[in-house]
Amino acid sequence: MYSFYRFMVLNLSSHCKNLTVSLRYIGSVQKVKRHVLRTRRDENPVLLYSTRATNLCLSRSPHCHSSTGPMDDINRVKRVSIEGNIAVGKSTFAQLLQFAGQDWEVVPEPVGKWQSIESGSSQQKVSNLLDMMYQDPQRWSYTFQTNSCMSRMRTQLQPPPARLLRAKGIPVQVFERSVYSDRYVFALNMFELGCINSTEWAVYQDWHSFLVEQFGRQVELEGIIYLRAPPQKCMERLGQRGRVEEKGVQLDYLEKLHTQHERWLINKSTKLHFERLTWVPVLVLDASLEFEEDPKVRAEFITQVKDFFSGL
Ligand SMILES: Nc1ncnc2c1ncn2[C@@H]1O[C@H](COP(=O)(O)OP(=O)(O)OP(=O)(O)O)[C@@H](O)[C@H]1O
Ligand SMILES: Nc1nc(=O)c2ncn([C@H]3C[C@H](O)[C@@H](CO)O3)c2[nH]1
Repeated sequence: MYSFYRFMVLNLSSHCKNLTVSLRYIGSVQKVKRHVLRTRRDENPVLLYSTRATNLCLSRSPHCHSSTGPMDDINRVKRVSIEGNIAVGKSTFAQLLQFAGQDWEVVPEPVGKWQSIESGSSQQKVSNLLDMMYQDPQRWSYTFQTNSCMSRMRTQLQPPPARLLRAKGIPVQVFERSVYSDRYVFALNMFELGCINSTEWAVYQDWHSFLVEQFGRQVELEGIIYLRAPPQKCMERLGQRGRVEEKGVQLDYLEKLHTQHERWLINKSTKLHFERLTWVPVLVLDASLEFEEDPKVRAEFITQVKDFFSGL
């Protein structure tokens, strides 16, 4: 987590017209300078992007007034998250979207990273934090939430690929879950279950708010797709999938997570701390429908998603 606190923001006037480029870099000043020089020499907006991919990011700066250029391309890209209970079918649905829309890019949940925590120096696998969290939630939930949220931050800060910048239609980056479900579904649930104590919860909320506010527009969402299904249906699919770490997951846990999703996205009774999140439009889809086998259901879902995206 600490590297997040070391981020710095540089504003510099690029030699491209009026463009003001805001660079955020997580790391050392020397590295920032090197990247800045490379960026300043480069006239090509797409190359600016690929530079951002190596931790340097071109933000959606409010100071940018250029009428045509890379900032307009970035600002055109909508960001949407898919939310829903464990095994409701988010990855399956995300794949469907990836095939359906050339202008859409799906960014998967970084579950592999949680299953394989790497040593900072040698990059060798140290542990499986997902498994540790399920085995001993009291001990590992706070650690898990710091890791899951940090990896989601990185995911949400990922630049859209160049293909999306050239899109003729509405380009959309679709994230599997978000820093918001991390807090308002999972971490909150762990706190209410007593697996995160009140000190840990206070600390989590403090750094979560700080980071979300600091990254500002870069981690905002324009829309949310909520895949909704009864917890019993998720339980069946969870069993079908057979992920080893989840073998001890009980229906009771999925019911609690279902309630958290409902409070946040349907009843709107969860207390949120980010003004804009309160107003983000939510598309609710009935995920109990077996769309994998039914082309009609798939087509209906895609139509609804297209309509939703065009209204964002
Ligand atoms: N609409 C559906 N109809 C029938 N089976 C489905 C449907 N969606 C997903 N499944 C099946 O349910 C299982 C879980 O799906 P998936 O891995 O997509 O869930 P997920 O929501 O991404 O899970 P997680 O919360 O762990 O990330 C898979 O075996 C998948 O094939
Ligand atoms: N405790 C906890 N906090 C999270 O933020 C979180 N996000 C996902 N998960 C679990 C659900 C699936 O088993 C698996 C893949 O989604 O990881 C989480 N568990």
